Amino acid sequence: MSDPGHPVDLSALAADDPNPHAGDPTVNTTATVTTRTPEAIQAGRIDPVERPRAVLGCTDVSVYYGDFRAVNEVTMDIGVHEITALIGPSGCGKSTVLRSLNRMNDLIPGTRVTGTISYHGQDIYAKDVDPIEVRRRIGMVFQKPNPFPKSIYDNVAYGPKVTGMKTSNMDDVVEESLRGAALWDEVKDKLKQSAYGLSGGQQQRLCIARTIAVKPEVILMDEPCSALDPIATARIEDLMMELKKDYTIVIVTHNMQQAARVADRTAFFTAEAAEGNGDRTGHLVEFDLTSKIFSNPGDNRTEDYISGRFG
Ligand SMILES: Nc1ncnc2c1ncn2[C@@H]1O[C@H](COP(=O)(O)OP(=O)(O)OP(=O)(O)O)[C@@H](O)[C@H]1O
Repeated sequence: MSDPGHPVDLSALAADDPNPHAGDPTVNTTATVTTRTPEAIQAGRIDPVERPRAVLGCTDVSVYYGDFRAVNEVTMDIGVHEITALIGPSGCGKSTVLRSLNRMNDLIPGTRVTGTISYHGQDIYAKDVDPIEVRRRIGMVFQKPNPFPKSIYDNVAYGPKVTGMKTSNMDDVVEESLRGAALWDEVKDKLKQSAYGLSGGQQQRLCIARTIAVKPEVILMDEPCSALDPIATARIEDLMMELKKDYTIVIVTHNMQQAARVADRTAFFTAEAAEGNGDRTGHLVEFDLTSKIFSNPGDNRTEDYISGRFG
């Protein structure tokens, strides 16, 4: 748990410097294309040319709900200004992993994370890290659009207000965020109207505007299109491609075409019965460039899943 008396100053990590630890030999700043194991790195099986610069790194991350280990020893890195897709059959732990990346799991009683998740080399679960600051820098968009029962304007202004963001002109922040979410032209004449009057796709873009209003560096998206029709889905996918110029995105999706269309890298998870009690524990099977995962996966389980033979 955090100690609000001694929060680590995460703001010292400049958002426009994706990797302030680059060159620091004491900090692991490299990310990998395949699942990273010390053996693989030592054996040179990971091509350094293909390594992204990591903004988030997971090392041996397991997540428990009470005594149940939902996800076992995930090691992967999230490349800056990339879209990383987490795919796999239901229950393999995609959302669990996603929520652990910004400590959203803290809000579920009994959840425990072991291993290390680092943001710019800093352990986000360290005792003195403020989870609120973690969630400001690593924002989240949920499956179902969930605007507040407020006006369009107030939905976007809410985050900057409650986080005490210093801003000389809130109107500018609202406009910039709505433009960033490709929604401005559709709502500029009705900013004071209820967000509930928007279509589902517009509401989801409003939620994206609300997320970017507090100027995060990373956006986590948990099946952001599953409640939307194909046209609204296409708009969100176009928006993601725009957003990745300024943000790093991690998306959970059941839609493999979507992963293939938008993601630079894809992580395939599965859940297998653990020895002993038979609990199905999720784990990372393969993490690679999306083109490789979909054309020449390294593991039969990935191939079976993407070809529809399983899952
Ligand atoms: N709040 C919770 N409390 C207890 N167990 C949970 C909780 N949330 C998820 N689980 C369990 O953890 C495992 C992983 O669930 P999770 O939702 O992360 O998987 P997922 O791959 O995202 O699934 P889906 O694709 O169906 O959304 C499952 O066995 C699930 O039942």
